[in-house]
Amino acid sequence: MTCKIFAEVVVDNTSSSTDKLFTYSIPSKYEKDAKIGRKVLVPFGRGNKLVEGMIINLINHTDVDFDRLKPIKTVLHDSIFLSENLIKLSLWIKDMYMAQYSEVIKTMMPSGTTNKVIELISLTCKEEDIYHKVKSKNGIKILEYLFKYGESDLQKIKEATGITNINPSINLLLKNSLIQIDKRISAEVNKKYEKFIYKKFSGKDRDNILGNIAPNATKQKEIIKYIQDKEVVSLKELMIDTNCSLSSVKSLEEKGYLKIEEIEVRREAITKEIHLYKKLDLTKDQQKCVDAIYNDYVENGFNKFLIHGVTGSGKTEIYLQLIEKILDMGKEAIVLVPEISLTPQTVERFAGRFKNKVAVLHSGLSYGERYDEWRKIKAGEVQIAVGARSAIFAPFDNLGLIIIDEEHETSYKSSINPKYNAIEVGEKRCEIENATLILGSATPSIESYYKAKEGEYKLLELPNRVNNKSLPKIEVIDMKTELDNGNKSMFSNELYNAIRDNLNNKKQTILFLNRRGFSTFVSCRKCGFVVKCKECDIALTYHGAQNILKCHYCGYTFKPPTVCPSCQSKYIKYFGIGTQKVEDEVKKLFPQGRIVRMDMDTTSTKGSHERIFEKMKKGSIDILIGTQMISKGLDFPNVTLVGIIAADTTLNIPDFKASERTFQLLTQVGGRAGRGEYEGRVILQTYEPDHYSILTAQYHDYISFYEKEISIRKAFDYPPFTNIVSIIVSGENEKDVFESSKQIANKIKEDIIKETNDLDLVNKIIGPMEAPIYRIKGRFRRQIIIKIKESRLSLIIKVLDRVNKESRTKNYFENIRISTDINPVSII
Ligand SMILES: Nc1ncnc2c1ncn2[C@@H]1O[C@H](COP(=O)(O)OP(=O)(O)OP(=O)(O)O)[C@@H](O)[C@H]1O
Ligand SMILES: [Zn+2]
Ligand SMILES: [Zn+2]
Repeated sequence: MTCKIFAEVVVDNTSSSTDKLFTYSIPSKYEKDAKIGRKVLVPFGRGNKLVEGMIINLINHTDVDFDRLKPIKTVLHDSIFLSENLIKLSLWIKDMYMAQYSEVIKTMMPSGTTNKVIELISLTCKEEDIYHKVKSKNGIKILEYLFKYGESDLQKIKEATGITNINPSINLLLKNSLIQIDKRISAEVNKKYEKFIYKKFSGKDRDNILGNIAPNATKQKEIIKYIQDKEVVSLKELMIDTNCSLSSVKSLEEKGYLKIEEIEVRREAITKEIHLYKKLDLTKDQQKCVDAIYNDYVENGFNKFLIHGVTGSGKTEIYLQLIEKILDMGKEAIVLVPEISLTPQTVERFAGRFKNKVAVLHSGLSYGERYDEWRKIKAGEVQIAVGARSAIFAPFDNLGLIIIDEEHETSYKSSINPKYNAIEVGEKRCEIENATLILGSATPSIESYYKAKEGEYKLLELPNRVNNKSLPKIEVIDMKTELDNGNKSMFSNELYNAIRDNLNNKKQTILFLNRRGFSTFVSCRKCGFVVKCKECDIALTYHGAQNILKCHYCGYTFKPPTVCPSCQSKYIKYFGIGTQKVEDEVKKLFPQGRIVRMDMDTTSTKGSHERIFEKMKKGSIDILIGTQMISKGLDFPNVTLVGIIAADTTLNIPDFKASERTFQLLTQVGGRAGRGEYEGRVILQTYEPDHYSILTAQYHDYISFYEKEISIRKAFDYPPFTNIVSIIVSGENEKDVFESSKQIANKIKEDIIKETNDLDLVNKIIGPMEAPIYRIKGRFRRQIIIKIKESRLSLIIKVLDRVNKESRTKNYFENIRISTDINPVSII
């Protein structure tokens, strides 16, 4: 056996120039503890400041000069550490998404757990010494501050005393042994402790003790009586119940009758009461799915499945029963759900079935709650993690199953560094850990369905709702005809009547407003014509300030028409209404209804989702108005009507995925209707009733939609036939952004030519041009887009990585940021 004696460490430092592995020697006392994935403290930089790092690799040979090699200072005995498998995964993510080591590691860990070394300065002399032994004014100031406020860090002392050049004074005080400096390690988030009181006497001693307590110490007597039949009680509870002070408890402790102890208490992420969610008898289709996946797992381990099951086909029950089987094998499972909106209902089902075996991880939790959930997983106290995107990193050591529900959802792609896609990461993680990946959706993404068709995923189909409940009937209303008939309101006659009838019948209604994307497109309200780019088949975006129409894929611009190019009508205008406006309108039309709006504005406070969700479940909402947030996952049996106000808004966002998004949304929203014993009805309002997204959604026909869409993707060379790389160059100075984006594009082209001489590839580089959102938070943004085949992707990553590094180190322009995204969910 060779002895590995060096550690390669990622240090906690976001500066890109230090984003590499640093080699440290391992002192012999740490040989056993210094494992891959462990946190360490290491001296770093010129001042040898102690910083936190993580061991990424152990090696037995290094080219680093021995006299430059520093030893690891400490291996932290922290409960936060990563498995070797997760470290392996982190390296893959770093390369794949052009991220920094420290960014990836941070993403995998609970926030706020990075340890910092702080130096605390404290007094070692008496007050009278201050004026005897010190002559300098600054020295006295520092000591006075420490005398008054106790120990403190340098920064605070500096701020409080106003001494700018403080180091000489501190050093002098140190030399004269008037102060000392202690190093302490601490993180923002820590275990939560509470004080508990233990009884230290037995029943028979009680009267004796009461006799010994001074007659006027009535509180102390009360405490003794309070605790006499208990063994332990929390201090807080005791103080509330007996209304006593801490000093009464302390004096009893001094007498030896009680003991105060600090014990860790867990923060609870699931706060509401969870009711048992009974196991259901599977339908034949469900059983087939469970058997296929389970048998394959037992036989082969790693594999990838796509369950395409219509809305209400009972996918959740499949997940639950598979998890049960996997748990029986001693394995663990991760379940990803798209957003917080889904979590209440999903958590109810998972925790309702598996009780305290479930941890939840999502952004609605506090740092402390997430830290505790994370540790529960790491310690093996739970076997199932349910959560949003980042739960893909749940630190299980014995993973058997990853389930990604509603796999078509865009929230699985991160838009901040590392810009990972949880599905791709899930695939990799399952491969590394020999687990099974299950993707599930009623409307799989085109990419996933394509992979299933190509045999990369095993495809399982559930074509029917549970117990053959019918899918809701979708009625398409052509809003152009409404206009012709003189109805200028946002509701067609059919939808108005249906809402009224539903109210009268005491059934619930969901009104959905499709409002993804920021942009306005131009369309004709008379004939439905939408102004599109001839090269890209993408709706042009209207830019009010310059009064132009623009394609955000190729940069093509032109003047907006004043009459419709197709039918010459003057009703050509920009689109866009808000949920607020819909709510006002509904309230006016149906003043007797109980109406609630659910969107970003009304759900910004903690628990607001749950509250609306509970109200809906109880039936105390008649009409729920919402955006994307209400489109998926919800299962309310009393919803019999779903109204879609304007289906076209996503259809015409300037994105090649617009049709796909529209189809998915319409199908998902429609799927909320008629899930109980009553039949459901969907009314879909549109200006383009003949668009294939709408036609296929109307007949719940995923396959036809897929076939049409994949042929377009192929013809116009979009994913999955190519990859799209988007590079955004941004900065506060418009001219610098302009110049640097040009330089960067040239650099990329030069580099490609150097590597391959492939002029074709160079021609596929679009831009730089103004990004669709040209200015965000005062920063101007220009964009470069590259379409690239899978086989060339690694080349581009290499080139971009180099250009990126170079532009940083050479500092062409100050404060210019380059942000690269591979296959972003949207290029806007
Ligand atoms: N085997 C079964 N027997 C009876 N009821 C079932 C069965 N399986 C599922 N259900 C019920 O059918 C309804 C729909 O199931 P579920 O919500 O899992 O569907 P889904 O496929 O996830 O739908 P969506 O894609 O729309 O979210 C639920 O109310 C569920 O309790
Ligand atoms: Zn027209
Ligand atoms: Zn174009």
